[in-house]
Amino acid sequence: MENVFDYEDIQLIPAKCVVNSRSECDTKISLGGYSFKLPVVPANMQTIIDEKIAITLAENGYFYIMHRFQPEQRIDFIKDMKSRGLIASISVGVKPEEYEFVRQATEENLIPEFITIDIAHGHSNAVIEMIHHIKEHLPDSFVIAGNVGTPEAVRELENAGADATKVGIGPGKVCITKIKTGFGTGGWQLAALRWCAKAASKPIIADGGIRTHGDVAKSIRFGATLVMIGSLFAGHEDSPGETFEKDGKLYKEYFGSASEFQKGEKKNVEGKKMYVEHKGSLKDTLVEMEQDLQSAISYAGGTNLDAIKHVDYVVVKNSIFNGDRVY
Ligand SMILES: NC(=O)C1=CN([C@@H]2O[C@H](COP(=O)(O)OP(=O)(O)OC[C@H]3O[C@@H](n4cnc5c(N)ncnc54)[C@H](OP(=O)(O)O)[C@@H]3O)[C@@H](O)[C@H]2O)C=CC1
Ligand SMILES: Nc1nc2c(ncn2[C@@H]2O[C@H](COP(=O)(O)O)[C@@H](O)[C@H]2O)c(=O)[nH]1
Repeated sequence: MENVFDYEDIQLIPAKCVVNSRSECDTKISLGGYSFKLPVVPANMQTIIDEKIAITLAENGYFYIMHRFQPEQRIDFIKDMKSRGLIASISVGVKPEEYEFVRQATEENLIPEFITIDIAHGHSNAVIEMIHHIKEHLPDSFVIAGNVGTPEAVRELENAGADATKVGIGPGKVCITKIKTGFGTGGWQLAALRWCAKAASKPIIADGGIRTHGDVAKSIRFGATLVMIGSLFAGHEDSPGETFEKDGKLYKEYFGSASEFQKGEKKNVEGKKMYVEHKGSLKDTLVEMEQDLQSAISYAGGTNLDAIKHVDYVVVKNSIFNGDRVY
């Protein structure tokens, strides 16, 4: 394939500014008939989101996707969000008990506004059958399906009824799929996103590999409606991962959903655990992200995210950090 590149290989080219202040720039997106403050969603992983964070995000106008690793709590989670008048956005897998869960939600009239089908290799009949099952029983739920890494997969999941697809096989910080299997979009996630977005007729979520706030703007440029972020969100004081102290410094744990820490066994492990530096609150990072994105919109010469979609760019192979890898 030609033109293979990743986030750090790209710089977007500024266009003439049309605002007097960055505060005039609007970072909102719309998805599934709802409007959200930012084109960003924290990863549906156990060290990234819990019920408390989901409530805070929903109350403050941000999109969220709850993880699927406490299946016994999912019905109560939907009830709780509904009782607060908040959007319910949950994840499911594809195993037989997940079919039963969807039936139960239907019977109890607990209709999540968003359902994300979250498996490693989303271009599969297992996902297509789950899309059909959800659309049959919960036709009003907006279905996000993934993960995939090719245009064929995007088209097939969209044709099966997915309302959005999630792109990214292996670019994640705690991912070892690329090493253990040799497959994935790791190292060329941004080019894979572009490839997939050209085939898409519905929104695409770019998942994995976001290392800086500028990568959000780059994802928008190459076709994402929003981005899913894990590692950049893992170190907050309110992140669910355990806090750990070493040599007087605080860290938070961040582990993969396919790691042995998540699975409780060493079977088909495709994720690892790492420690990220402890930092302030998620709220502060989201505010900073909004400001950075407002600035990006101003550099794009517009007043909203659409402006970023059309800017020119250059490929500066591995050089945007000028040899400085610290960011
Ligand atoms: N975005 C990414 O790059 C990746 C993300 N992950 C994350 O890890 C978590 C666990 O994922 P996953 O293992 O799919 O979830 P599950 O363990 O729930 O597996 C889902 C089902 O798909 C089957 N399955 C899993 N991988 C494959 C494959 N490569 N080929 C055929 N069947 C497969 C499993 O069977 P069996 O286990 O028997 O094969 C199981 O029946 C998810 O949250 C996922 O998002 C994991 C890897 C890559
Ligand atoms: N290959 C694996 N990928 C994983 C695993 N757990 C999560 N993920 C993916 O990573 C992103 C987050 O990426 P980041 O670069 O922002 O940290 C997440 O949304 C999943 O798609 C795993 O165990 N293996």
